[in-house]
Amino acid sequence: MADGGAGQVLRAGVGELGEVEREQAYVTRLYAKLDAMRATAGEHLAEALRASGGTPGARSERESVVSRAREQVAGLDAVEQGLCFGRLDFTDDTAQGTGPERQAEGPRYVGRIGIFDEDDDYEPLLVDWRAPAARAFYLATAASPQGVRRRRHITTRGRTVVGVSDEVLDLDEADGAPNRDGLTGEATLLAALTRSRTGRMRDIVDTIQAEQDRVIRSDLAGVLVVQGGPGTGKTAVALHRAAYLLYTYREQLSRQGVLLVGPHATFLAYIGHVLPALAETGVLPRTVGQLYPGIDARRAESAATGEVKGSLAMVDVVRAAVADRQRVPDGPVEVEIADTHAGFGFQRDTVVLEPEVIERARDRARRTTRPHNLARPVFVAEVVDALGWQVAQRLGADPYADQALGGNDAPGEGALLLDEADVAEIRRELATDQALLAALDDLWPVLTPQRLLADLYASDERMAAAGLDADRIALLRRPAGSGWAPADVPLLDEAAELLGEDDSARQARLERARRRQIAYAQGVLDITAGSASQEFEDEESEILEVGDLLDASHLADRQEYAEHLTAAERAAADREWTFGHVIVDEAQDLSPMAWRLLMRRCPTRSMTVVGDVAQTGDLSGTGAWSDVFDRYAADRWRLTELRTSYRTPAEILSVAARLLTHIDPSLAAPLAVRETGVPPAIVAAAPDGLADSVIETVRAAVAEVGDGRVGVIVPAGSAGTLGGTVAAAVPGAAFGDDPDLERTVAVLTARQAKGLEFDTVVVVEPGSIVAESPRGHSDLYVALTRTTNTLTIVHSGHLPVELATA
Ligand SMILES: Nc1ncnc2c1ncn2[C@@H]1O[C@H](COP(=O)(O)OP(=O)(O)OP(=O)(O)O)[C@@H](O)[C@H]1O
Repeated sequence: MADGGAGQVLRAGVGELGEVEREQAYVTRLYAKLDAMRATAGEHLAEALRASGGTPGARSERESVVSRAREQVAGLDAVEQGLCFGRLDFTDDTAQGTGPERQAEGPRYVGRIGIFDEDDDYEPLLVDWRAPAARAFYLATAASPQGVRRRRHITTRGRTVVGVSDEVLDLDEADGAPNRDGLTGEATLLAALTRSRTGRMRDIVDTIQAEQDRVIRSDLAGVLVVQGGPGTGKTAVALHRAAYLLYTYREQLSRQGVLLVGPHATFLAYIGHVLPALAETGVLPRTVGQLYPGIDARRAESAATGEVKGSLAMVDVVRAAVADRQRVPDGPVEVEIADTHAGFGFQRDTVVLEPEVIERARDRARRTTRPHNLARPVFVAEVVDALGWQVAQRLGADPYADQALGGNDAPGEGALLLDEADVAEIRRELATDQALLAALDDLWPVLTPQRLLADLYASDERMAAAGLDADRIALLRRPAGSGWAPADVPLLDEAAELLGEDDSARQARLERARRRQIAYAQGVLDITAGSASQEFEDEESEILEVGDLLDASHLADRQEYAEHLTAAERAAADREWTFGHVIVDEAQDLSPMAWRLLMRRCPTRSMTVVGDVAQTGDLSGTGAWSDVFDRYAADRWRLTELRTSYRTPAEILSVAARLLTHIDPSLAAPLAVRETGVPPAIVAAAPDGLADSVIETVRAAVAEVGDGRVGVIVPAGSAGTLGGTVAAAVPGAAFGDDPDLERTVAVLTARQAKGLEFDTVVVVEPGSIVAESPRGHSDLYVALTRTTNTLTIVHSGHLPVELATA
């Protein structure tokens, strides 16, 4: 392990036992407090669960008490590992008070949560890492010590202190050179960076670096864009920022929720443990393909198709596709209406939908500017109104209207024998006539976004009517029912905005759900009644049963309240939910249409966006952040950069930097925090020997990696075959759409590997990775930078020139 310059590394060896023991005593005290807090929280939860429902107000109160208690119990469980990881000792200058009673501030311990001593005036025993009082732990340097004399990292295993590592920031006391590269807690940091990977990302709460801390604690308002090369900690920072914001703006954000958008499901699984370990649950993780409730869009499609779907031109296409479903027939349409109008004597009759009538009704409905489905009743009412007259005139025309019948009657008067009420009745009947409604459905159907889009893709004619040219039609064409690709989701969302939800359908759904709940509750009552009668068969039951106390509808109410949902959970089911904050990772790959969707979900524009424009793989992704944010956040976005790569060793980054020059010469390569002395290895396989070389290389990597992880990154075109080959030779190797990263070996494409990391990486046929896509150099750049340690390149085909001299 590297020594941290001015920092001394103390381990539980003979000489240092005293320090470790002293810290152990303190840490033991903290865990005792944690246990007590857990017990209290557990009692609160049990008490809240026991409380009965009462009035709706009381139930709602109980619901939130239960949910708070549950969260508290989960939060306290989550901080078990690494509860306390740091300590700050201050110089005498920071002593408190004046005069003789002036007291030097005692050590301040930093950890995952705040713990107070209620027996001692709520003195802080442990400061939450997110509290302002903990900030010096991350920011203090020898040049700017902020009153800190010594920073100590405390390493624990379970509840046992296994080591302490000190940095002395007071230069008068320090006996060595200042810490190199301005790293904070360098020894602990390097230990974390060189630890074997597990297939799951870990939190970095004990080793956050100063440049990262500034990002994490940046203001909530506006869009913060963090540009950074591979391994600079963007994902780590984004997750810790989520935890920081939820802590600092708890009230606001727990109500509105925080959305976290990641590139793919494997990535979300990879980072899935970080926030829970930071005791935060209020974040909704989603891929773009999961942003439309009820759909998990994963269908693979060509890059070119994704590019078409991702472009903003689709806004007009979707709008035109909706307008195209509001049809005016070319000529009159006859509709045979049913025989429900017996009262008026027209058992079977035909009405005629005249194009002019339909056009007028359509224009009226459009002028309401309501979404399509909500404007439909206006359209129907207009048509029915016109048809009402049509029918009334035919039914009630006075056959003698042209003759004077004597008395007051004059020719031409009273042409209609039916009065207003009769006409209204005719309209009412027409409005429920199934044949007529079916005909109107054809002209102005109630549409779901799914149906609109599926119908559009399935018909060249519709696509042409929506303004698409032949090339784009060829890329989008597919039969209905083929499933959804991630790029469809922003289009479905766009369509949903234009179509609107027919509220009557929603109400009917809610009513159905409510009936189901009551039926379920009735089932529960029946079962309890059944089991009660068996249990107490012989007793003349004087015992009150659930059913005596509650009827099904009340039980359903309680059920509803008991199923309390967090903001994140409610948001997951609600397409129109707007979040308090949105975090986007690997943001460079989002299309303009995806950004449009996200902006709708975040009207306040409180966002954290992390990514690297050099890693953009999707054709509709972004090459410059201003292209996205000038449009949506004008003067409310700010750009910051992370420059240090914590993941990838210098030897590998220097090779990757050659690709970066090709991708965008204006981008600076990140600076590696460490060297391994091992440059990338290149294995040239015989033209027909690629698979054998890959197997051999992977086996060697497995033998070397110990309990770490090996990533094999292959061209997308041969992912299936190479994945199968490797899995056959190395049993348990993961491959396919959703590989399990906890396996020792995972075979992935460069796109799948985005955001991930492995102890050892084998990149296969880099020339093909480059050739597969117009953004192939970026894909290869991603592939090369996934390793925390060693890299081997295996090829039988052409080697890209940037690697030829590696
Ligand atoms: N301050 C830190 N302390 C310990 N580990 C760190 C720190 N910063 C980053 N790391 C580690 O470095 C690795 C890379 O971090 P991360 O995945 O967040 O980088 P990234 O910028 O998102 O990379 P990429 O662009 O390649 O997706 C992770 O293992 C992360 O835990």
